[in-house]
Amino acid sequence: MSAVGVIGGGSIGLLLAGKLSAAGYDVTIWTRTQRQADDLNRYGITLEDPTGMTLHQSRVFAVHYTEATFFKHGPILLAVKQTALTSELYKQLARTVPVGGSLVLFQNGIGHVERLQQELPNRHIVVAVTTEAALRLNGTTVRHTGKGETQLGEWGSSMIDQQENQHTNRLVDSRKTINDVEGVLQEAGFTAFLSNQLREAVMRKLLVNAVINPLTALLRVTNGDLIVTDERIALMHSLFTETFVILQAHGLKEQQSLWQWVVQVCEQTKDNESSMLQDIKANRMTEVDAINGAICQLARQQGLEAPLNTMITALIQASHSNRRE
Ligand SMILES: NC(=O)C1=CN([C@@H]2O[C@H](COP(=O)(O)OP(=O)(O)OC[C@H]3O[C@@H](n4cnc5c(N)ncnc54)[C@H](OP(=O)(O)O)[C@@H]3O)[C@@H](O)[C@H]2O)C=CC1
Ligand SMILES: CC(C)(CO)C(=O)C(=O)O
Repeated sequence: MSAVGVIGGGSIGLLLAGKLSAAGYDVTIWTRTQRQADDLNRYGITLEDPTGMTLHQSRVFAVHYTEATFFKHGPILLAVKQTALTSELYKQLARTVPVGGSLVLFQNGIGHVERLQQELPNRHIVVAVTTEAALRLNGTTVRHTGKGETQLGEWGSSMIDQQENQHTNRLVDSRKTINDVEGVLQEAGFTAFLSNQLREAVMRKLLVNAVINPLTALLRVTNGDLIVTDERIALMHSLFTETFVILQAHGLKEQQSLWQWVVQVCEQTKDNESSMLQDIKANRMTEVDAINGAICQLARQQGLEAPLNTMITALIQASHSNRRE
């Protein structure tokens, strides 16, 4: 497999496309604007390390997303925000991901996987839970602000024919798809591996994002600056504890070390502006509904209170002046 498609030329999309292209893949990237597609075709992608040093410049083939047609050459990586998952994009995705093709979801938060499975039947929907951190500096330049890891898996039985006698084939098929995606990401230099506990991984990542993203966005600080004062750590810890209890009631098994992990992600991505802070600064809609809003919903299902997540969700929603669609 030598070709990969990437949808979305933002922080994660440019990081994926830039590293894949540098590793020798033919990368097609679909962008929201024609202008970014033109710039990418002209200048390629410049990838910087966390200090701002240029690592490499690589060529990609960029196309406006409405012009995408069936991509049969390899997996398609979906690197748009949850807020971009509109009915228009679903229709476009149905025209881009062929039946039997694979779509890899990099979104934080929850709720989107089920929607995409419904909108795109008979495709391999692979979930990527990633702690890579990236910051887009302009339409063609991205900084890799934190090296993380990416866990891959399938979300329940989304795939192909559900008849009993095809079950084994389906499992083999989906394992092969995930192994292919794993290989592609590894060749590009990412730490990527198959997770046998994907739901647990999604919940752990949700916990990390529910704590780091809204607090960095509200305090306007980088991830690393969240852990520099006792007051900020105390605030993080309160939000962590409330969210942890709700996720435990929802099936999160891990008991130990998750607080340490949240702190570790802050350290490993210390120079990053969380994706929610990037949205708030650009006055874009945030993914708070799919993160802290989703935690409030899980709390209601379990008959639990979520006063901090409720307040945090309201504060983030009130932070931008764009009218909601
Ligand atoms: N940034 C990070 O460090 C991390 C992000 N994530 C997750 O990855 C996902 C992507 O985040 P991130 O890269 O930060 O987000 P960005 O906002 O930086 O990028 C999203 C990109 O999607 C583009 N887009 C929007 N609509 C469409 C469309 N219809 N067709 C094609 N492109 C479209 C946007 O275009 P335009 O710029 O023109 O608006 C933008 O370039 C999110 O779910 C986030 O939670 C996960 C881990 C870390
Ligand atoms: C890992 C982390 C916290 C990196 O900033 C992230 O997922 C995000 O910003 O959305």
